Amino acid sequence: MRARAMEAADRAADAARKAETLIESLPWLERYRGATIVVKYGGNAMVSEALQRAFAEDMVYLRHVGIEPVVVHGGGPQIDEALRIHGIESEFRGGYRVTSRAAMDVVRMVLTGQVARTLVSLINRHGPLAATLSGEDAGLFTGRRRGTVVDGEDVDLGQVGDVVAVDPAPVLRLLEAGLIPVVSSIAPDGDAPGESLNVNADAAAAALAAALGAQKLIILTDIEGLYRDWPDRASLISEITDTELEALLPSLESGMIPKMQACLTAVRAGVPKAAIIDGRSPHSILTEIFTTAGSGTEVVPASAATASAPLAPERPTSDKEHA
Ligand SMILES: Nc1ncnc2c1ncn2[C@@H]1O[C@H](COP(=O)(O)OP(=O)(O)O)[C@@H](O)[C@H]1O
Ligand SMILES: CC(=O)N[C@@H](CCC(=O)OP(=O)(O)O)C(=O)O
Repeated sequence: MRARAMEAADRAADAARKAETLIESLPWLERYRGATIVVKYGGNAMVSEALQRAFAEDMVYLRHVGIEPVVVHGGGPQIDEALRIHGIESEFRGGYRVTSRAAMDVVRMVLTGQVARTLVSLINRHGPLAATLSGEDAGLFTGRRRGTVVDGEDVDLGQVGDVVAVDPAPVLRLLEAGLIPVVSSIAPDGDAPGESLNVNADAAAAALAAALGAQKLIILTDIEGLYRDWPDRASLISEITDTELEALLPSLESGMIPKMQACLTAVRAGVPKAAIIDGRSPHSILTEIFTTAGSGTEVVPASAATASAPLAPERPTSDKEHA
């Protein structure tokens, strides 16, 4: 009898916790209803089918609560594997893949023909909701070749580019049709007709978020967020302003360079928040969007760091860095 009473009490406590979580999302639902959120899904966060399915569920969830998600996907590990199979060597310099013409064909094939298609079909298991778009389609992106500087030396990256112009019209047409656009980070070279450029997917997501006037950019990766003391990992930054981030950028390493540069670019272009979150935990996007504590590192404009939000509660500032 006593045991049964305890079971009932446990069930009631569990139901109360679930209701609390749901009601915690109310101010965030109010804030983001009708908003565009650009989600960059990194190749390292796609490592299992279960994670990919959870990601697809999150996109469908956002769509059904009245948010307009736009996916920009990566595929670094998937490109590595395809290049290995084709016997093409590839190396990263300053966080960017040195891309020969032969490698470019493989990059395009993997991103548009493999990764984008997989994501679209996972989302479409829930209904006819997603459609692919490459930066080469309908004038979406215009690219320009870029190099990089490593240890003070100029490095030629080959067919690697920046997005220098975005025509958001093809994305807006998909959104107006109620669809979830899944965008591949390839851009036509604006200076060399017929040439394609490999664009880092974080950078492509930032350029698109800015052009769409997105309310938020979320970047899913394979780490909890930005550590101030890499590689010791004692101090995970939960919130950082654009000015603080700009000062930190020169000390960052490898893949974090384009990622944090992308957050800075987006926030400086008017996107109110850009977050790096751990794509290895299923549904971390929902925790990031719909809870007050969030889940990774959030970049905000310095002017907004102290201002209070109109509808939703701010993240706790006392917990700015948690060990
Ligand atoms: N300060 C830092 N904080 C967190 N991760 C860092 C930092 N500096 C470098 N990294 C590395 O950057 C990686 C994320 O970049 P990357 O591998 O390019 O991700 P993705 O494939 O998601 O684009 C992390 O797994 C980590 O190894
Ligand atoms: C120029 C450059 O480095 N392009 C990236 C594009 C894919 C990408 O960014 O994928 P992740 O987000 O999974 O890293 C690459 O070739 O790997």
